[in-house]
Amino acid sequence: MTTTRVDDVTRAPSAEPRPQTPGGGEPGEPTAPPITLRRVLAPVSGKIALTALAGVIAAGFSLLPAIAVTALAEGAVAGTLTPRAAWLWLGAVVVGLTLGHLIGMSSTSWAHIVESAFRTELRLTIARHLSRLPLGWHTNESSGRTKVLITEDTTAIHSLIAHFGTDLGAAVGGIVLGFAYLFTRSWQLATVLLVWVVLLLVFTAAAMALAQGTVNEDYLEGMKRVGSSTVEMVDGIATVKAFGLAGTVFRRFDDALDQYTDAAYRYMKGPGRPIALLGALVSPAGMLVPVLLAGTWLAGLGVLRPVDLLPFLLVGLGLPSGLLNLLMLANQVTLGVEAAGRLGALLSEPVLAEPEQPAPIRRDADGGVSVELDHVSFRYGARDGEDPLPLAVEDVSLRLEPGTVTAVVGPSGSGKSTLVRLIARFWDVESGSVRIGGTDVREISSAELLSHLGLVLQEGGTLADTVRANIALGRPGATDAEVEAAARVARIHERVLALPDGYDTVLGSEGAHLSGGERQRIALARVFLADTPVLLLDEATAQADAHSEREIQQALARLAAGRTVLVIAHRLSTIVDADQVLVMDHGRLVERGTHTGLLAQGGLYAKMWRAQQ
Ligand SMILES: Nc1ncnc2c1ncn2[C@@H]1O[C@H](COP(=O)(O)OP(=O)(O)OP(=O)(O)O)[C@@H](O)[C@H]1O
Repeated sequence: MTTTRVDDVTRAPSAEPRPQTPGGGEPGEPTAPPITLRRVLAPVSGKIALTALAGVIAAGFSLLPAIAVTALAEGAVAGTLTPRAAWLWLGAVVVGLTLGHLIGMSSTSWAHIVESAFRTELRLTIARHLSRLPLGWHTNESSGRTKVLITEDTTAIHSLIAHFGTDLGAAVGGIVLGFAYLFTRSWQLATVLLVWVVLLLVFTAAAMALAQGTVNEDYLEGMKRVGSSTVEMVDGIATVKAFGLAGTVFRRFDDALDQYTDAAYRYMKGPGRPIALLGALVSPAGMLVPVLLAGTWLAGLGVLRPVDLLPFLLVGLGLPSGLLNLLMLANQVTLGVEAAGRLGALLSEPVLAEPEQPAPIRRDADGGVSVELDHVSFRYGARDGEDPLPLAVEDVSLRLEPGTVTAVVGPSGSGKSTLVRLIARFWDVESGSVRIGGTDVREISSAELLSHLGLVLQEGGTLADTVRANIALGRPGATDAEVEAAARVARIHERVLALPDGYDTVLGSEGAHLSGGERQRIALARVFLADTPVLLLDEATAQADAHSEREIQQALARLAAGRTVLVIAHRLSTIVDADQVLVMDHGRLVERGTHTGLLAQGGLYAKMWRAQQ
């Protein structure tokens, strides 16, 4: 079995891992050369060359039957054909046909084996890279785009490895060897044929260039617009309908389809015509006319024996269509180059720097783990060419003690979610440091860090799997009883039992749709089961109704014992008992204290509290 490692594709020349920012590398650091198709295919380029050679050899054998039939005909016409020679030439026909096919097929089959191993390794490389990217990258990136990369783009590269070499060798070999043979039979007719084909190609190219105009861009633009309006229609169908915008969106889809159809029609009338004409003229039927006309003319002049027309009919008619194959292969390369560009962009995304000698997270005497932020500032990465974004978190220092609940509140966009995500090292800070159990998160391995943190994010995050599997994600190998116990604490057990198959119900399947608040309670059960010393809850009760919110609060209160808990809260009534309330505004920590203390201060918290009463 052939195995091919494609890790090299991702390796930058510098051995040092690049420091992490959400928008890309640090300014001034050396950048790795762009990942091109050549680099992606480098591990298998030798094998592709071998298949191309096999294609040339197969083309040579495929020529043998025509040579043999011509020799047979010549012998028969001249009356010199002996039975032995006839059998030999017949044998050559069989050998040529058999070996031509066998070599071509074997080469393609072997290329498929090579490609399959390469694609598996490439997908693994992508998956490994995805797993090493910062969590923040995954929150920004659409899963649809990643899916296209892993499935469709690796498939575009499939054609290049599995078919390209053999097809290219066969096409080029067929044309070169075929013309070489024809030149040995009659250089005059071969020259006429060659000039005819070259003229056809030149005229087609000129006609296409004249008819081109903007039709190609319109065609591509139309295709893109149909794609984006389809996604818009399908993805946002609920919102679109709720706001009565279905007509507008369908109209956009309709317009895009019209533009696409119009461009396709103009393409067929414009550049499509010379291509169709070329296809007809270089087909074997189309080639019959120039071969017969020129052949009879040259025979009339006495420079061509009638028997010499035979190889032109057997070989010459099929040669130009090999050129069309070459055009299709060029298209495959274009698609492969685009796919490699997208894969390259993903594989160049800087990974989260892992410490060379990871430090452990220290627990206190009771097993608790503290969390500290020391003058932390952070900004999101701006897109290329744009001005840097303002700081999303600015000079924040705080300490979360084991056994306490800290609430983070503040207006929308004040930096609460960013703060929580920095603790889980979704991204690295711009300045300052985040310490868990006294150790900087950059010195802790990702696995160690995440095994100490229980995260419940705004989205809840359930997978299309059974309820049991969704909860057991918190602790793989947990028993059914442990899963149920966690669900009871998260106040979701009764609801799960009401599902069609209880804990075995696959979420998202028929009759198994949970509300936002219920999905968050599943996520909470997962965190309870994981039993981590630090809990980070981003609006964990935002989607719950008043009743379930109270239940979750009670559950949280039980869970908080001995743990370090940080909760982002929108409804201030839920956090009046918190040990510490932090108030964020424009990325800064502007107030801190207890609920009563902050109310007495009469600042932003007091204002928010009054607004909610
Ligand atoms: N991925 C991102 N890229 C760029 N800017 C971002 C990104 N995520 C958040 N921001 C910006 O960072 C700032 C802080 O956002 P954050 O989500 O932390 O606020 P928040 O207080 O949690 O808001 P909310 O209460 O509405 O959830 C905002 O100005 C926001 O627009």
